[in-house]
Amino acid sequence: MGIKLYGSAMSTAVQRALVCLYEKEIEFEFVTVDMRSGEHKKEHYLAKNPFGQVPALEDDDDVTMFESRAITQYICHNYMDNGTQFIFPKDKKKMAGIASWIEVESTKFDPKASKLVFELIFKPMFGIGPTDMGVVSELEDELCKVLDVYETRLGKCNYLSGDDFGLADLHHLPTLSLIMDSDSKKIVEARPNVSKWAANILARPSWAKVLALKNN
Ligand SMILES: N[C@@H](CCC(=O)N[C@@H](CS)C(=O)NCC(=O)O)C(=O)O
Repeated sequence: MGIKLYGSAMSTAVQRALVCLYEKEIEFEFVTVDMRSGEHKKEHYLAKNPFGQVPALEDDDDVTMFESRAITQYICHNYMDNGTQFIFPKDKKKMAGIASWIEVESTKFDPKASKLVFELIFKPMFGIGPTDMGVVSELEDELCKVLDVYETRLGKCNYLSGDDFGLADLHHLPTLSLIMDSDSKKIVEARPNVSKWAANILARPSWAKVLALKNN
């Protein structure tokens, strides 16, 4: 049966899992979940993700899981020999950096970045309401504090967890890409090291494949 990824290519969380599968050069089936009709809240999908959110992943008949960052880590641990190497079990220094920066993306960058792209892009796109520029400005200020730390870090190495493109960098791609398509890109462009890093990771062929699927 192989790997099946369930979701919508519009979803940033699904894109995180997709870009990982492409980096790992793993064959998989992408099963579209029709979120507009509420398929993600129906019983058959809730059996895959009890929170009624995308993505969910199945691997053969015996693995069903959810949460995009858990999915990427599962893929990297269980398909170590495919594509880009993201896990280095014998190198404790590398593993320490990888674990720390994965947490930074999830707990410090993403909560602000996701709210920012919701205000700037998804609110008007889905007719939820106009962008609140006061909220945007507050979120930009909070994100700047995180990006200041990134600026220092990326002055010492090319990627967040070290010299190689890593899972922490990959996890940023979906929301970072949307920020770079908005006026808020100025907070990235104001920081030369962050700006270079953003351009570098957004140029990965794996990310181009995600955008092609999204725009299909
Ligand atoms: N922490 C979850 C977040 C998943 C998530 O929020 N998915 C959104 C799409 S980006 C969703 O399914 N929204 C529909 C809903 O919550 O009802 C992950 O990373 O997988």
